[in-house]
Amino acid sequence: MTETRLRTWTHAFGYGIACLFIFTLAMQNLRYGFYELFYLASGMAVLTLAGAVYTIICRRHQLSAPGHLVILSGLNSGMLAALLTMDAPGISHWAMPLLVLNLLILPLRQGVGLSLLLLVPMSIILFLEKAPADAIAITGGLFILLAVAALYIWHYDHMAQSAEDLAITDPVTGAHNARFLDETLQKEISRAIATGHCLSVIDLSIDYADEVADLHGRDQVQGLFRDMTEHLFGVIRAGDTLYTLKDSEFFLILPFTPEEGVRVIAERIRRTIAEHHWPVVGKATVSLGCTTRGSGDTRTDTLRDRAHQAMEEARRRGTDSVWFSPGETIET
Ligand SMILES: Nc1nc2c(ncn2[C@@H]2O[C@H](COP(=O)(O)OP(=O)(O)OP(=O)(O)O)[C@@H](O)[C@H]2O)c(=O)[nH]1
Repeated sequence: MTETRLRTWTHAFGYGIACLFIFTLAMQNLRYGFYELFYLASGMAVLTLAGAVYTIICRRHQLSAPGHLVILSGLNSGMLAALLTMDAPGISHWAMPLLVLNLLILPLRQGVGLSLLLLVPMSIILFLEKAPADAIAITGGLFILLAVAALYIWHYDHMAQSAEDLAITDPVTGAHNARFLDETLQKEISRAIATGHCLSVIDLSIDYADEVADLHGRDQVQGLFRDMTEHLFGVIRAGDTLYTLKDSEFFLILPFTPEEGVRVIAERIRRTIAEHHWPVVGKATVSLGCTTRGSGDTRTDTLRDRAHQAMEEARRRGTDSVWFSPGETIET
């Protein structure tokens, strides 16, 4: 299940339960003749229902739907207005579902901010109107509920972020993995087509990696991959991205980089790696295949294959070298 779909279900469920709860409150107040509370609860039930409908309408944009803030601000303001104008015992407890709804539906900071905007004036009203012991018990309970819910949401967000990072990161080098490469490259190709900017890529392979592994062992080679990743991150500029492929191969996406640029950076990478002293193995060299997107290149595999073939050509030409393969240009 995608994050967007999960959020849609959670939001719709949250609004649904809140609507049912508030509607029941409204009916009870109608039954006992508390008409002010009945109108308040009915208004809140309508707003929560509107929230559920809005969730379903905007199901494709759940992660950034701005209407939730408007709906929840309405609910919170209604609650505060009721506290200020009505003299109804127990109404402060209505804030509980509202706090949970704020944190469940809004991004953490917005949820906490909106909840505090409700809780702080509410605490002042309670301290002015009620006995100190009662006011402390109610506000204390509400603040504890807010803190626990906020902690839980923070923990969930943190876990979700860690899981996402793990899914796109190579466990050995810490660079992005091949799975994420295709996703990013496709986005960069679409961006280059839309803006007309140059896009270049580099396929980089460590020369004689198998021989190095036989000589020093698999663990030492993995150490070399890690050191080389760190080195590459130090050479490339912000906006470039680095990926670890299988078999001691790396891949670089260089947005806004023309043919002359990719030749410069590839040669710089080759030279700095050859000149560097690597722990355990001492010297290491790499072969680099580069290419720039031509107007006919719209697919990731075209660019990846061409860069890979260019890398093999560099290797055939004696390793420790760079080979550039031009992109295909379609005349319009
Ligand atoms: N994507 C990318 N391109 C680079 C990088 N370094 C150099 N280039 C390309 O090579 C060209 C010449 O780079 P340099 O020789 O460093 O000259 P420069 O004038 O300092 O380049 P700028 O970084 O554009 O200021 C740049 O305009 C880029 O197109 C890099 O780290 N990443």
